[in-house]
Amino acid sequence: TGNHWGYGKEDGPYLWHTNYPIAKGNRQSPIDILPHEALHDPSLGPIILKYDRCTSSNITNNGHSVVVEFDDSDDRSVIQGGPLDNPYRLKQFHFHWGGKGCCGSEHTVEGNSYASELHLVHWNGVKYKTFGEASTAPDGLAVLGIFLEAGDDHRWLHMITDALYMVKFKGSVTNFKGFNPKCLLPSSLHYWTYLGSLTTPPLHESVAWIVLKEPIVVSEKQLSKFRMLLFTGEEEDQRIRMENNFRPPQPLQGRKVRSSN
Ligand SMILES: COc1ccc(C[C@H]2SC(=S)NC2=O)c(OC)c1
Ligand SMILES: [Zn+2]
Repeated sequence: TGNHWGYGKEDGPYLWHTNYPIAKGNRQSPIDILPHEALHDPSLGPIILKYDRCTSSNITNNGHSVVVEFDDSDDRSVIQGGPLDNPYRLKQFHFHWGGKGCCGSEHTVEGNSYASELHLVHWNGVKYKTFGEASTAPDGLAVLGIFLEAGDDHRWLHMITDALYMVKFKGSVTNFKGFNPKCLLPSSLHYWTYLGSLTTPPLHESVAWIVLKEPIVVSEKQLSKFRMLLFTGEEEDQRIRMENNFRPPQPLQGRKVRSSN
């Protein structure tokens, strides 16, 4: 009904353009990253993450992903530096993942997918008054993308996976205070950066993408806990497992990807 969209056969990424024509725009995300074609730009400074005073509020299943939301009423937790002209406020983070053993990330690297991808979404609180306003502006958002690859247990991810049973159904939300996402960062903050979009409807072309080169390692067991989430609500009789909630790579349309180094 209406602008309903999803990741299934009937409502998936190949159909989004019918309700969201910008899906065929010229700065859509994700993309396939070709490291050897990325331009090393020495003027690109390091990414600076100031998450120490961050205040997570809750964790929720919005029917598309699992989202940890933050209090973004001031500049207490921001990303800055790199390609960004000013600090961008952390609003939420969420994940995209695949089925068992296959694909799952949104960005790919030389055609290769990772098991999952974490998106930390930030907005330009200096230029815009609200997230909504920033989300439609060409310099409104900055999303930090972190790849998750399958391997050993991640020592801190359990803080999230242990809470997932509380938000199994679409529309569920539970308290999730005091979580600092800096524990989910890899050791290196080297990155690729390019101008793109939200990767779900409304697909606004408002995102400065910063994709870290180094993945974090999480276990198959931890990934499997994401797959016990449901796309469907408690009241629905169909129970559809939440997995493969990723958009495939989109045409580069002449864009340049820059590399921090
Ligand atoms: C207009 O508001 C929106 C819409 C969709 C998302 C989530 C999408 S955008 C992305 S990147 N990955 C995702 O799954 C937002 O993220 C804060 C904000
Ligand atoms: Zn995302």
